[in-house]
Amino acid sequence: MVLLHIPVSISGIWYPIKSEIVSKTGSVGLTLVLEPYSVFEVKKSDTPVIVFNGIKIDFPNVAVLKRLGDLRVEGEAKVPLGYGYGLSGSISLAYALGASEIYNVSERVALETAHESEVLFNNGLGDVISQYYGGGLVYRKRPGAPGYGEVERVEVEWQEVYSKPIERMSTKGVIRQLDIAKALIQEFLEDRTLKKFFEVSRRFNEELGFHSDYNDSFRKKGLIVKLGNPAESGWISHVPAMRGAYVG
Ligand SMILES: Nc1ncnc2c1ncn2[C@@H]1O[C@H](COP(=O)(O)OP(=O)(O)OP(=O)(O)O)[C@@H](O)[C@H]1O
Ligand SMILES: CC(C)(CO)[C@@H](O)C(=O)[O-]
Repeated sequence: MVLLHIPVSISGIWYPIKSEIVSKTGSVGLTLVLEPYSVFEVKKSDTPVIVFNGIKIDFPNVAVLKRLGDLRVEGEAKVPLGYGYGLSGSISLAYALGASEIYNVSERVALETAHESEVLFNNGLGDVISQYYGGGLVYRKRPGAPGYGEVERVEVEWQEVYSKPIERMSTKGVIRQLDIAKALIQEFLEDRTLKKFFEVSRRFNEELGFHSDYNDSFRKKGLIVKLGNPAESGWISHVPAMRGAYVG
């Protein structure tokens, strides 16, 4: 059995970039890579099985991941699947890193396969690479799988970050190429603070049609992310995940 820890990934801004090569397809953007880590147990199996928070799920990415060998992946997360925490990326990464340990698949091939499974099923473009490297707030400057894409950690003075899941939604609907994304990323790069990240992410997500009523916050797909302590209870507290996905 292999044990893995994988951080959550919440993008604030993304700009999808397509290539004929799936490993080079992805997005550039700004992403929060945060604790709590999800914990996965991976073991050999006769057929691929994914169990998430105690429930066996139908996970489409398995059609691609099974190339790496048949595995049973059991994950426990403190946040729900399908809201925008990048958990499909986490499951795919757990499968891939597990296959690398258990079946000796090269890590590079495993990581590419995890990313490809996300791209081909419209479940993510930048989560696998963000979760693999970790780093709190990251600027994804070149799209693609680890090995193709490029990630830069942005050092910011950290303040409290909270999130609240609102509703489950498909990722496909938020995979849109808006030119304003590139201008907003540039605006952030000229003023690299957490406050500015929240401001540009709010403007980007409003362009996509997602609004948040809270101060210093934005809505990413089915969840709200907020800077600073919320007035009421029921929010999840996050700290930066400085370590990327790891075995153990
Ligand atoms: N009970 C379930 N709840 C949510 N998703 C489920 C469930 N069972 C299977 N799935 C599948 O899991 C995948 C979830 O991927 P999705 O990209 O929506 O989630 P996420 O990674 O948490 O969010 P995001 O990619 O926006 O950050 C989808 O392919 C969905 O069909
Ligand atoms: C598409 C996406 C916003 C889904 O979480 C993410 O994968 C990203 O930033 O490319």
